[in-house]
Parts: sequence; structure tokens; C-alpha cells
Amino acid sequence: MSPIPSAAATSRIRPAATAPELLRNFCIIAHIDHGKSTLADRMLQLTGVVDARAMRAQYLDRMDIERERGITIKSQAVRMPWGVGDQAYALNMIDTPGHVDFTYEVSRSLAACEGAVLLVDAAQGIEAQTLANLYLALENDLTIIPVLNKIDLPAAQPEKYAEELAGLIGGDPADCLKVSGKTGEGVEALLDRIVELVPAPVGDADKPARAMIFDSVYDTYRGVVTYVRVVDGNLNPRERIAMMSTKATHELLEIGVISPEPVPTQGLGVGEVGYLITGVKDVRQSKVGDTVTNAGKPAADALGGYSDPKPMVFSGLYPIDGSDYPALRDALDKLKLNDAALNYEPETSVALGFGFRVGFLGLLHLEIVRERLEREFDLDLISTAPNVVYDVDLEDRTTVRVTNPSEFPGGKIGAVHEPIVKATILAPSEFIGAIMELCQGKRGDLQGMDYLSEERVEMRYILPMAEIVFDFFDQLKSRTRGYASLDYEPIGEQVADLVKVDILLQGETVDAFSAIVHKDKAYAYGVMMATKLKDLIPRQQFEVPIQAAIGSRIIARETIRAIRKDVLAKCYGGDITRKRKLLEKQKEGKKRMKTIGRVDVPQEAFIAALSSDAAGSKDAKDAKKK
Ligand SMILES: Nc1nc2c(ncn2[C@@H]2O[C@H](COP(=O)(O)OP(=O)(O)OP(=O)(O)O)[C@@H](O)[C@H]2O)c(=O)[nH]1
Repeated sequence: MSPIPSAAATSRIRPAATAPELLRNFCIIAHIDHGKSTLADRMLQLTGVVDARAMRAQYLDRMDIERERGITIKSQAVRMPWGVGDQAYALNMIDTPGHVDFTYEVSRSLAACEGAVLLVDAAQGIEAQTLANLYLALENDLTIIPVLNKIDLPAAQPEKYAEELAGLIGGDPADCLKVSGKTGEGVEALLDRIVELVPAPVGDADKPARAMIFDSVYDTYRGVVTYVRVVDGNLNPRERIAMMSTKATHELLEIGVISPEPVPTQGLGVGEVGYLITGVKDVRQSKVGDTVTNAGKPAADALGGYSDPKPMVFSGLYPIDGSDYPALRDALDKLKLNDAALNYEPETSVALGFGFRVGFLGLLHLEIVRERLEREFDLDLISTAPNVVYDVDLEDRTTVRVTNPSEFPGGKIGAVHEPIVKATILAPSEFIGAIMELCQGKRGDLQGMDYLSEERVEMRYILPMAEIVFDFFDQLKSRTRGYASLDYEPIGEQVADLVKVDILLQGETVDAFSAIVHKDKAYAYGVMMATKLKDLIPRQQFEVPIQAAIGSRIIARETIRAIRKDVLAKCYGGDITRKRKLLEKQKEGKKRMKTIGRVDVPQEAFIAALSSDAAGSKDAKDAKKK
């Protein structure tokens, strides 16, 4: 173990290089929590880009949420000087997010590099996202540098996992570098290895400029900051540039490199990675994956196509206080400036009032957006249970797309298509049985199983996405004592026997509770919701039936008994006819309320019924008290 040799490192620093042969563009890919951000921190320190005083943990994770949760959401690119022998090089490091929801960010970042450091925790070994990211890197023809991290941990088994890694990517286990992002051990050798192995970028400096946008972020003061990798030609300040997908032109107000804060430069040439500022105010005008060219001398072809990130999971977001609706709309508009993957449309719900149906990349994305709305914009929100997108064939041969279960068409319908994913689960082999049981219960179809080593197994399943988005990951973790890891990618759709279950309160459908579920699970869902609501809704002056129904067929029922108000309490003695009159009136009143179907449901009951976690049951108790 050696301390971080800051003095030694400083002596190796040379001025930034710009010639392509002196550039190395690389990224670090790893399973979540295997230590990418920590390793990036050490590299920043070792190359002298950030000095020890200014250093803070996870330097590149700039969002508060990123720091608190210890995860990377947005990609970051930093230029670092590094000398090998007498030669000065410039290394562009692109830190990428590790979570499945943000895979599209990873693949864009990979396209901007020639090499990838494949980082594996030496105490954990290969995990599901190690594989997923490795395959993405191989698809992009990147040179892979295998590295075992966290060798300072007492539980580290670098030799064992070096074998595993070599088995996976080929080569000699001895070529696997061993580092500790925490102590800095081995990081210097890794930087040397990057210079040695990662190919220099190639491109034609004389051609019209082509630069790929791999990230776009919104900055309150500067507008949109666009991160690019120049492939051909060069981009210079004050010239007009064009976005090739939209043909929109903008003036290049500023161009530069990040090291580690933005440093304006006189331009960016072949192979260089940096940022552009054009004064646009919306990230949608500077789309990730688009190609930037000179407006005056445009390139003929754009770089490899890109696809917009597609929302996979939808949920309704409603302000708890109805008067916050305009504030929620403004907040979503602002977030959208910085998150091109966010989609929303206004919707109204009988139960929850005015709100939005929002599309997300996955559950973590949903959680993060919700948390940012609550925290950065001070809003209190309710979100409805997340659901996936269904395509429903109608009798007239048209197909409707359903993003909100309450809009599921009634009457006679043809096939219902649901999205499916290819899931890869890595776990110690003792958990095979538990994982199979879980996946079968979730309508999974086992595709294959491989042993990575004697005690680690990789299982591949096709699963309906709807079964994954709910509590699959939590259940997987609890059944495998936290040892299993999961990665999944959407691979299309399948026809399934799905039905819409409605929940009726006194004969009226409560839209927020409708769900699309598999036929075999409809009854269980109906009973679960009816029982939950019975506990949550306070007794009324009249009897309230709670029913679960598929179309007009009732599949479950609970009843909230009426409280019989003692209308005679104030009648001391007196004549019986008066009493009778009062009782008659009460009966009529009850009848009227029944026909109007007015049930007093405290909003807290809706919130509690919609949340499936422990906090939900606490809300439930609070709601009942009120
Ligand atoms: N002991 C030890 N702990 C480390 C080392 N590197 C990282 N860690 C710890 O591992 C945890 C995860 O590290 P991060 O750097 O946040 O991991 P990451 O891969 O960037 O995570 P994401 O950004 O969420 O993908 C943190 O608690 C680090 O302190 C190391 O070399 N040794």
C-alpha cells in the first residue's frame, strides 16, 4: 500500500496536448458501487487536475442527489495531463453512470472513447452490470483494460477474480491490474497502461467538422452546456454550427475543455473531447447522440444514428395540495430542460385531481425525478403505482397504446402486447433455486444458465417488464441475502393474457386504482386492494361497498359498515311520531347519499393505498385517525 504520491505526480505533468496521437479517450465502466467515481477522484488528484485541498469525494458527481445516494446519474468528461517518459499526453476521462436506467448515457459515452477501463470490485467479482457494460464496450470496438479495484479491503480476492475476468475477456490473469481507488495504490500504473494500450483517436482534420454530442446539461446561468467529441475537422469559437438532426444553427459562444472546471480554448480538433455553449435554453435542442457540424461547410453524413431514450415506466404525479398544480407544471418544465428522457402530459383523476402522466426510463429515474421535484421545487407529491406501456389490438384492427391503466379499452378487444426484457442475474450458485422460484412466479422464461466459476452462476431470463418494475429487485435481493445482481434490457413485446382490474367505491370506478394485471393475478390484486381500502376509509353514514371488477364482472367485495347516527339523541321522551319522522328522514338521507354515491375518502387514504411500502402503512394509520 502506498500513499498518493502527489509530488511525484506533479513532476510528471506536462502541458495539455492537442495532436490526436497524444490524446487518449477512455471511460471507466463497472457495476454499480464498484468504485468508478472514487477511482476517477484519485486520477484527478494524481494528474494534478484537482489539488488535495480542493478535493472532495466524488468530485465529478455534481448533483446533490448523486452525492447523497453515492450514484452517478449524468456522465462527466474531464481532461487530465499525464506524462510517460518525456512525452506529454492528454487523457480524456468520461465517468459514466452504472445503473440500468441510465444505460443510454453509458452507450453514448462509450461511443466517444477508444478504450474502457473495466473495473471490478476485488471483493465482489463480476456482477450483472459488469457484463452488460462490457458487452456495450465490445460492441463499440473499445480496447478493454481489466482492473480489479478495492484491493485494500481485507475481503479482497484479487487473484481469484483476476482468473474470472481473464476467463471472461480472454488473456492472462497477470495482465489484470490491481488498484485501490481509496488509497491510490496502482492508479499511476493504470494511467501508464491507458497511454500504452488505448489507441489514439483517428480522424480527418481537413474534412468539415463532425462532433458527436454525448451529453447535454442545463446550467441556470449559462444555458445548455453540450459535451462533444470531435471526430473530423475542428470547431472554433464564434463560428456558426448546425445540429445535423434538426438542421438548427447556433453561434458557438464558447468552446473549451473541462479540467476539472470549464476552461475556454481556441477550439477543439480531431479526437478532442470538450464542451460547447451556444446560448440554447433547452437540452432538447442539443440532443444526445446528434452530430454537430459547421453551418457554413456542413458535413455530408451524420455520425452513427441515435435514438431518443424511450420511456419505459409511467406513473401519475399529483400535487397533494391541488393549488400546487401550476407550480408542478413549472417544475417539470424546468427539469425537462436538463433531462431529455423526461416526458409528461397533463391528466386528471377523479380521485387525485389535476396532475401529470410522466414517462420514465425506469424506477430509479422515477424516484430521482420525484425526489428532485420535492426537494428542488418544494412540492409535496403523490405518485400512482408505476406501470409499463401496453399495445392493445382492437376489433377494427387498429391498435391503441395505453400508458394509463384507466384508459385500457373496454368491450371486446383482440390481443394485448406487453413489453418484455432480457434479464441477466448473477448470483452464488446456492441461490439458483430461490431465483428460479421468484422468476417463475413473475412469469419468467429461463433462457440459459452458465457457471462463471465454481460458485458463481449467470442466469438468463425473459421476463415481462411489468413484473420487473414493481418489487422484483427488492425480492431478488432479499431472497439471495443481497448477493444477486440484476441487469436487464428491453427486447420487444409479447402477447399476454392481461386484464384491467377496476376498483369501485359505491359503484364508481376510482381511476387511480385501476391496474393492468395478468389474468391469474387479477383476483389477488382485487382482494388486496379491497381489503386495504376497507382498512383505510373511515366509516360513513351509510354502507360503502368496495368492489374489484374485470369489466362488469365483480371479482372481490368488501363492505364498510355504516355508522348509525343517533338522531334520537336530542329527543327526550316526547311523542313517538316525532321520533319516527326523524328516523324516516335519516333513512331518506342515507338513500340519497347512496344514490349520489358520495363517499368521504380522505386523501391520505388514497396516498396510503397507492404506496406499498412500510411508510404506506404508517400513512394508512394516520389516515384512519383522521
Ligand atoms: N475500501 C475501498 N472502498 C472503496 C474503494 N473504491 C471505492 N470504494 C467505496 O465503494 C463505494 C462505491 O464507490 P463509488 O466510487 O461511489 O462507486 P461507483 O462505481 O462510482 O458508483 P456509481 O456511480 O453509483 O455507479 C463507496 O463507499 C467508496 O467509498 C477502494 O478502493 N477501497
